[in-house]
Amino acid sequence: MQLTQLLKERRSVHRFQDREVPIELVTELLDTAVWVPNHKMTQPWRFVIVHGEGRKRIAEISRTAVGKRERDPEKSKELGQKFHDKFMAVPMFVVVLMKESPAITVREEDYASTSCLIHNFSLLAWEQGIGLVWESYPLLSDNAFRTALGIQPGERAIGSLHVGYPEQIPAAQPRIPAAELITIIEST
Ligand SMILES: Cc1cc2nc3c(=O)[nH]c(=O)nc-3n(C[C@H](O)[C@H](O)[C@H](O)COP(=O)(O)O)c2cc1C
Repeated sequence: MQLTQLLKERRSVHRFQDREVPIELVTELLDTAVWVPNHKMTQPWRFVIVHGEGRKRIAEISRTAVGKRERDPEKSKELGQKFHDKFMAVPMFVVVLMKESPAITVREEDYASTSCLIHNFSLLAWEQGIGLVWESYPLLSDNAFRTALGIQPGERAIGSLHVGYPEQIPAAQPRIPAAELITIIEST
């Protein structure tokens, strides 16, 4: 697939087929995705891949976290179950972690590089027929979630990528043409 087509046709995918994503392929794609520009070559990232039975860890934590939002015990149970099932329907989670530098400039630049890496991965996956959505839900900073995934102090979860073979590809959301956003300066 041409890069232009890949960029324009990639979509964030929320519904997946009940089909395993090969972990070797994901590892290979991540190994390519890390080839991003990275000021001072800090390479601050690492990845936690959760799949198979491992998903129960995230699903149970989400059940508890979401259940707390509802006062009514019956509604709380219902909502918790809904989120548990929603998480169990995701074939694979790739949680992208970034070591947070105490220096704000480094931290911002590292976030930029890590975002490039995530998009690289997203495009590489799309090329293989695999879809994902970059999720940034509050669960990422939940203590139970951090503990379950072995996230260390000083590490920030930048995104939880829900990965799988698409069941449904959402329609494109239109973009403002860049031509409308360009300021050209060509004289003194
Ligand atoms: C930093 C970041 C955080 C995001 N967090 C979420 C999220 O929490 N939940 C979600 O459904 N989509 C999330 N998205 C995906 C966007 O909603 C999605 O990219 C946007 O709607 C455009 O759709 P497209 O990716 O299909 O073009 C996030 C994207 C980025 C870049």
